[in-house]
Amino acid sequence: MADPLLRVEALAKSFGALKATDDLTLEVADGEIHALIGPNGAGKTTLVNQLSGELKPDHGRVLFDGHDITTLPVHERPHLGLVRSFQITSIFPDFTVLENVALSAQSRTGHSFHFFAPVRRDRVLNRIAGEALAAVGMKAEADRPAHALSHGQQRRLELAMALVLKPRLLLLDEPMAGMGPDESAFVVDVLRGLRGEVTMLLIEHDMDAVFALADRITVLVYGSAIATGTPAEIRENPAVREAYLGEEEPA
Ligand SMILES: Nc1ncnc2c1ncn2[C@@H]1O[C@H](COP(=O)(O)OP(=O)(O)OP(=O)(O)O)[C@@H](O)[C@H]1O
Repeated sequence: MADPLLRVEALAKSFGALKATDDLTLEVADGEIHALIGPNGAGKTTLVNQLSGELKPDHGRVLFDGHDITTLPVHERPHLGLVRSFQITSIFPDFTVLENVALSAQSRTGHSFHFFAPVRRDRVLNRIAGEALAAVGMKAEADRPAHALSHGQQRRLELAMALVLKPRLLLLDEPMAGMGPDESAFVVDVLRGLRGEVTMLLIEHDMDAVFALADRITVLVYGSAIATGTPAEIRENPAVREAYLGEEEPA
């Protein structure tokens, strides 16, 4: 494999006696959609929290594009292209959908919210925001206040807010959670359309979505990776079947 975009090396994180991340090594190749699956409590979110910088590892390293970012502050990671989506807290509920995306686009340039008035009038930011909303099927909602959106629409708004940051690696923690089948299928299509353009690390419990999207899958159990491979390899892997997939075979 060429140099990976993301390399997690011997990462470890404990909560008391519980090893939530246990000597984990993982590589995400440039351009791939890499899914992370595993039973409840396997440590998926704990890993993403360490990649986004919200949680400090006890040991090990996180290398992004060859740079050691293990201790880099949260807010500096998006500037390198490492972006986490689906953080409801990042939405301003009283601002419109378009304004939220425009603000996110503006944050790329490093300006603060003191400049919000100009943002409303900034044609370039509004165009970029409008395109991102169209990409996630939310153009019709542009002028609605964010608080009026359904849960699924908020998640699509967050995806648009992440996309305008021009991520190189997008961390997606259960992007389809709380969505009905149609909306979920739509988001799968959106993510599939981004393949090759945006590298993704995807945590998702919807196995149909995972097997439809992923180029490679890593299976976490008790904080360790028990297997990494293509969907076909993972489907056939006896240890995976025993540990995780059980009777519920993906289509
Ligand atoms: N802040 C914390 N303090 C103590 N224990 C924690 C903390 N965060 C997570 N854990 C524990 O670490 C383990 C891994 O949790 P994590 O949320 O990362 O798993 P997960 O694979 O994302 O699970 P799920 O699929 O249910 O979301 C669990 O046993 C959880 O209870």
